[in-house]
Amino acid sequence: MQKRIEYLTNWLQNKVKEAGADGALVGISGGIDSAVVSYLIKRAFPDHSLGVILPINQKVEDQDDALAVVEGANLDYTGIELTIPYKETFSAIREKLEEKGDWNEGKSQLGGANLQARLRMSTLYAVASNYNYLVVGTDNAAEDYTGYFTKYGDGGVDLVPLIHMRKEEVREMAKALNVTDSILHKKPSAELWEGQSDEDELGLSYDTIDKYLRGESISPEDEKHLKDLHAKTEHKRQVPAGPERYKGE
Ligand SMILES: Nc1ncnc2c1ncn2[C@@H]1O[C@H](COP(=O)(O)OP(=O)(O)OC[C@H]2O[C@@H]([n+]3cccc(C(=O)O)c3)[C@H](O)[C@@H]2O)[C@@H](O)[C@H]1O
Ligand SMILES: Nc1ncnc2c1ncn2[C@@H]1O[C@H](COP(=O)(O)OP(=O)(O)OP(=O)(O)O)[C@@H](O)[C@H]1O
Ligand SMILES: [Mg+2]
Repeated sequence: MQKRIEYLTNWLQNKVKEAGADGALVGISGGIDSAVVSYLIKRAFPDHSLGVILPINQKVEDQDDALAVVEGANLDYTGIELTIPYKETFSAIREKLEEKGDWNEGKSQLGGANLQARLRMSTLYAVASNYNYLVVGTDNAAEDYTGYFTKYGDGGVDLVPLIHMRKEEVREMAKALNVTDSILHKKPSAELWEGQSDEDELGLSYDTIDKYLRGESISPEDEKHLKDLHAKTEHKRQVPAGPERYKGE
């Protein structure tokens, strides 16, 4: 695992250098994926890395875990003081849309949840441009395969170091990096609404997804479900579709 950590550290350094950027930042949720990325960017850019903590509906324990990450990684951080205006911004957008009848709680619930991820993305880019840093994403192989991320939200980033790592490998790397126990044993959640759980929403456990990604067989129902999720989210892994160039007059 130490060699893989070195490999990703060097890769991050090369990509940032190629881009002519000065360093890297990541949004920190208190979950395991962003914890691993936090430690990696600190290793890659000891004096030019930043964690951005942007709670919206976050539980206090998760905020504490986000703070434990910056402390453990000895990473500079910002953002946490934005909590209140952030919530207000989200509510203001929702209220205005409601007034116009463009927000129906039933229909817009997921869209509204995704708005949180997109507000975070906009904020991360605002901070990144201030420091000339790249925005590092946290998507792993299981999330990428299933499309379990918000298009242009947490999916809207510059670099994705964990993209080939199954969830089990992210956990292994987190242990090797000495990520705190409470994060290692936490149930994965996007925290877009209360009680949200990745595995409940996906209808599959990460163990099952990882097994499939290892090339092992899973139940036919689970395999079909996974392939359906993958096909339905193909658009998220591509650049936006355009038509063939028009060749007529
Ligand atoms: N075929 C197609 N070609 C081009 N575009 C297509 C399309 N189908 C939908 N779309 C567009 O994509 C949109 C749907 O995609 P999107 O907006 O992403 O929304 P959607 O995939 O519906 O929801 C995002 C999922 O990711 C989860 N998530 C989000 C954020 C963080 C995490 C986490 O793990 O922390 C998880 C979230 O809980 C939810 O299950 C549609 O509204 C439409 O605009
Ligand atoms: N409160 C937050 N502040 C800053 N960034 C956040 C916050 N919540 C989510 N994010 C960003 O969105 C990413 C996607 O969330 P996701 O839940 O997939 O990862 P995680 O929380 O690090 O790990 P897990 O999937 O195990 O919960 C996070 O890794 C983080 O970069
Ligand atoms: Mg999470």
